[in-house]
Amino acid sequence: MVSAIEMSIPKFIQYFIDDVLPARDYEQFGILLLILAALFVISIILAAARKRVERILQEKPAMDVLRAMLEQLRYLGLSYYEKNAAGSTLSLFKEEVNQLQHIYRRYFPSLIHQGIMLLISTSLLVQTNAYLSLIIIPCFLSYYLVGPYFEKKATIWARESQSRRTQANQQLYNSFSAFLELRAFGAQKWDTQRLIEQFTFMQRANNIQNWFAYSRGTVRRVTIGLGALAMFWFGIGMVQSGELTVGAFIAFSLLYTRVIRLLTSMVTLTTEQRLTIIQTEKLYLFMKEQAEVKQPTAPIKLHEVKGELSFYNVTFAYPGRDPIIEQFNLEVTSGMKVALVGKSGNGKSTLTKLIGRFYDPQDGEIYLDGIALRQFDLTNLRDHVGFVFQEAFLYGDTVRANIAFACDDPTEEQIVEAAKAAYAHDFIMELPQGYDTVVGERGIKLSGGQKQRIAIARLFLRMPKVLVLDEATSALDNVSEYEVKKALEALMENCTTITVAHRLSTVQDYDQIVVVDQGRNAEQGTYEELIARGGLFYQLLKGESEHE
Ligand SMILES: Nc1ncnc2c1ncn2[C@@H]1O[C@H](COP(=O)(O)OP(=O)(O)OP(=O)(O)O)[C@@H](O)[C@H]1O
Repeated sequence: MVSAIEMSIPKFIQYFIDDVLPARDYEQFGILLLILAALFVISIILAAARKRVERILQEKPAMDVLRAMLEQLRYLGLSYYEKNAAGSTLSLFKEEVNQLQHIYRRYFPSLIHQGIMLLISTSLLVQTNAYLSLIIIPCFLSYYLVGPYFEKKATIWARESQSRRTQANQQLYNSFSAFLELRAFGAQKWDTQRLIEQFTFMQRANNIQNWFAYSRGTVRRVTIGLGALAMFWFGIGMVQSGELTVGAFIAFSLLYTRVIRLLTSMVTLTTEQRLTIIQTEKLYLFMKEQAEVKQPTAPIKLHEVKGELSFYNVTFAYPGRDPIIEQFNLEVTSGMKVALVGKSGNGKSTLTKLIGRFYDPQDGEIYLDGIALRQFDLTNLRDHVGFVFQEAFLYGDTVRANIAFACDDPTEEQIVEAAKAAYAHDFIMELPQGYDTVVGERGIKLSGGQKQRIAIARLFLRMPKVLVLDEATSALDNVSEYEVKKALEALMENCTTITVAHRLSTVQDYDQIVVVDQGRNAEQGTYEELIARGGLFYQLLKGESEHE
């Protein structure tokens, strides 16, 4: 309706010039003005309603897309994070989603709107003068033949510039993350140089894209101009010979500009849309990607487990790599404390990822309480297995939120109890706002040991039956290590514990020590047994003391 009202204006002008003016019919003129004013008001109201509908149509799918992407990220799990740089995932959320939104925000509504306008205006144009309307055909054809070349180039370069922007952002992200190292090594100049090169590279693509976009605009303007020349040439001749009235000629010229603009703009839209759809390919592939680890069809949920773990002939390789874990066997009874030791790169951390089912072994099986991990409901399994990593991550939020985040609405008492158990309560109370102090990136910085104790407090809230510690204390100094160790010991009391240990001096109290060598369980026993055996463990220990 809005389109129809907009399009009727030239016909009103024609009627006014050809009928109302010669007859000097001022009453008619008044009525005409009233109708125009009414139509104008209606079109304003309708246009506002259109904007409202468009906004709803724009915002709702944007939320749906975001939600679907976040769910997909969760579904893909750790292997996706390990395979893809954080910067490229960020760009997926920003740029690719933007492209997708472009399709339904700009292209679909514009195509519908312009399509209707085109239909109405073309029929009015033909109705005004069919013969003169024929000039549209050569004008449109010449644009149709030349225009898309520039369209495509402009869009391809837009795509190139986008991919270069992603790379530049990625580099910027790396640069922020490595700030300390860059400073320490006096490499800031080197880094700035690399960043500037990357951004210049991006800018070059931008310039080329702008040039093609400008050329496209020029082709369009030339086409419209040539058509207008032809229209004046033939039109004025027809007015002189009386075949066309002055009003009809003016209406025609107004309609002509509309039609040719609409036609060229629709060519632009469809070409751009085709290329934009290609641009969203990465997003499409991301949404179609299959997770390495899938939820079983009939998942088993256990309210409580004993914490018995067994590895049976486990063989695992990261995608596209040689096996890291080979024929690994291990029995861990409930409450046992097992340390995994061995040279760097032999697969200790990988074993812990298999326990949390962040990856599935290609061969063999891992069982918890006699049930294969693959059969467990994923969330339920992770409720029973708790992790403490080398460095704890804290959200830019309050201490309270950082302790509570992995639990459903714990009470204040539970949070404080957990913090006390993790030897974190005292230092939390000394913070400016206690549990309400904002920590993490945008708040107060805590020491490595304090962060670890907050991470341990999280686990006290969940009380997992299997505890996996991946070098949880290796990044700490002696004092912090002592406090974190106390917290861990309290947590370990009722758990089966698997620890990846770097320093062999820390594993003396463990029930079993497993030497992981080239992905195999090469040697196993208590500290004393392994020393007495004089094998791999003994050599590792000797190597370590020689080092010291
Ligand atoms: N996500 C991954 N994708 C591909 N290869 C990986 C991945 N993670 C680790 N690796 C490789 O697997 C091997 C074993 O790594 P892992 O971290 O399990 O060893 P580790 O014994 O824990 O070593 P460290 O004591 O140094 O931590 C290494 O060669 C490593 O490069």
